[in-house]
Amino acid sequence: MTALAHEKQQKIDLVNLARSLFERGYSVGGAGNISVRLDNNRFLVTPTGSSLGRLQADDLSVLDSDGNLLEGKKPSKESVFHLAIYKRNPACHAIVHLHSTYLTALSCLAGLDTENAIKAFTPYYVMRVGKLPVIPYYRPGSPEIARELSERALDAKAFLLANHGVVVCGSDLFDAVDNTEELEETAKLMFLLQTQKVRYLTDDEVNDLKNRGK
Ligand SMILES: O=C(CO)COP(=O)(O)O
Repeated sequence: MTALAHEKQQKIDLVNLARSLFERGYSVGGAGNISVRLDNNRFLVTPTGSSLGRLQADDLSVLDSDGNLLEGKKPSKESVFHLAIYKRNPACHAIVHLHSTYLTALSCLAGLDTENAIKAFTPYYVMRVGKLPVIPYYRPGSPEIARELSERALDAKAFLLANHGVVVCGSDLFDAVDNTEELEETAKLMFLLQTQKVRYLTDDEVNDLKNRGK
C-alpha cells in the first residue's frame, strides 16, 4: 500500500471506529478525541469540538510532531498531550481519550490509588491494560496534562485523568479502541461489584413463589 493509500485508510478507520464508539454510548456530545501516528512524523487527530459520531475524513487534522496544522480543521485541544505521549513512547501508535461513563465516574472518586486505580480482577484487564495510573486534575487542554502524561508515558498503556476521563494507547487504532472498551467494561464491573450488600430472597420467600406457580 502506498503511503497515501495507507493514510486514507487510517482516516476511514478512525472515522468508523469513532462513530462506533459514539453509537454505543462511549462518548456523548463533543467529548473525546482520537489520534493515530502516520508516516513521516505526522499525526492524525480529531478536530476540536467535533462529535465522535459525526466525523468527516477530510476534516481530520493532520499535524506534525510540533503540533503545526498541515491539513484539515483546527485540532483537538488535547492534541498537545497526544503528541507528548507519541514523542515519549514509540510503541504507542494510536490514542483514544474518552469521558466514558464508568471510567469518568471512577476518575471523580476521592482516595484513588494514584499508582493504579483498578486492581486486577479479570484476566483480560491484565492482558490488555494491566494498570491505570491517575494523573491529577488539570483544566482540559492544559499543558500540565501533557507534561504529566509525557513523564509517565512509559509506565502504562492507560491513564485516568482525575475528574475528567481516560487516555488509552494502542499499537494501532483497533488496539487502542479494544483496550479502551476493555477498560470501560472493567470499570463498569468494578462499580457493579461494589454494589452494596445484596439482600437475597430467603428460602421461605423462594419456596412461597415456587408453591404459587406463575
Ligand atoms: O474531550 C475533550 C477535552 O478533554 C474534547 O476536546 P476537543 O473537542 O478539543 O477534542
